[in-house]
Amino acid sequence: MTQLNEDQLIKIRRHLHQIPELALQETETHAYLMQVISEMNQQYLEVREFDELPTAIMVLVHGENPRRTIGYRTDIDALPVTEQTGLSYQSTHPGVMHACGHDIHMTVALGVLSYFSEHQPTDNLLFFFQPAEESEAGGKRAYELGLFKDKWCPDEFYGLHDNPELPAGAIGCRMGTLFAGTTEVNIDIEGKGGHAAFPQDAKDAVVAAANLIVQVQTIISRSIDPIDSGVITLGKIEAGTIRNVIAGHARIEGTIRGLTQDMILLIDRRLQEVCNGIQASFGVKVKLGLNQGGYWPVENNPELTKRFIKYMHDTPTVNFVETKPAMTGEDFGYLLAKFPGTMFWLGVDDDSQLHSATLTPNEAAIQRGVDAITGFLEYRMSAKEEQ
Ligand SMILES: CC(=O)N[C@@H](CCC[C@H](N)C(=O)O)C(=O)O
Repeated sequence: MTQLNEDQLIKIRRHLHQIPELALQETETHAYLMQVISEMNQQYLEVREFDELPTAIMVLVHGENPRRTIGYRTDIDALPVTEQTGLSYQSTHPGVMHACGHDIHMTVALGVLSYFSEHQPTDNLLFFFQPAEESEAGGKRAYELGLFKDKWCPDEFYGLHDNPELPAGAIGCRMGTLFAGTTEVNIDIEGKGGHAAFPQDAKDAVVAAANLIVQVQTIISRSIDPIDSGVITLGKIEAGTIRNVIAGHARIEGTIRGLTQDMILLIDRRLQEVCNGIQASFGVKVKLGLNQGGYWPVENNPELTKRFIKYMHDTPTVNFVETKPAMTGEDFGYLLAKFPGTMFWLGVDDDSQLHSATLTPNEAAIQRGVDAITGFLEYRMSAKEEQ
């Protein structure tokens, strides 16, 4: 196969869109990615799979005269969302959808890889197809499992996320913090179930949960400097079985976001205090689980990002947009704490938000993304560029 063209890329993206899989279960996606990669020119490629992280793939493109290894990461997992786009190529996996656009991310990575499979780069290029971005911290796992060893270790790392608010194909970026750090929140409230008619003999977990949820809303409004930013979203609650039985247990799941690690720790602490208060005032047990995993704030490296922005800004075919920090999380933040690099947005121009059941990225973004990224990588490896 020669370099993948736009029609082929769109076909690939639609196939990936039809087979979304949750974190660490991306077996069909893995097999399809391997098939597409195996059909590329293998002359410069070395492909690696991992027993310890079976859905991950790394592809090293051997450079002609390498001075460094430049990493490029794409995530490959999907979300537990039931698709409602009505597209002819919508998800064939019930209850699972590429509602965060990782199908676009993978396709762009394949497009860039296919270009360099035909045009040998000067430096080494390392493509990392990473499982488990939405949960389970695949980036951190990969690092801790020692996947980035020897020639598989990038000197610098790049990765993108699609952005429905930007025009299709636009590249968005900023110096400093691009994305928030997050902490996953799990709260179990253990009360005492009973008959609906005799609340005095029970410890109602639903009433305790309702009060907890309301009190949590005061953390951001009353404990955080209004000039700073933080978010707490409690996205899931489960309690009870039937209307006339008082629930003895409630479970709440959510996520905390902050642009700095200090902010996340402050919100973590206040949440623990609210849980302690609910425990005391309702006579229930409240168990709070906080797990940051690898979702550290995404901090762009100053030098590399300055260079990246300069290229995107100065290239007439690229629509560059300087963006604000976003409260989305990304486990690429962990990898950027280990390897210098840059994360950026790729515009996909859609009215639906990320994580919505109707997300329909504009596919024109794919080829424009491939062109912008291959152009940047060529520039980064060129003699013209300041070393
Ligand atoms: C880009 C994006 O949407 N990322 C996810 C990352 C999830 C982090 C973690 N599992 C959490 O829920 O806090 C996001 O929700 O921002």
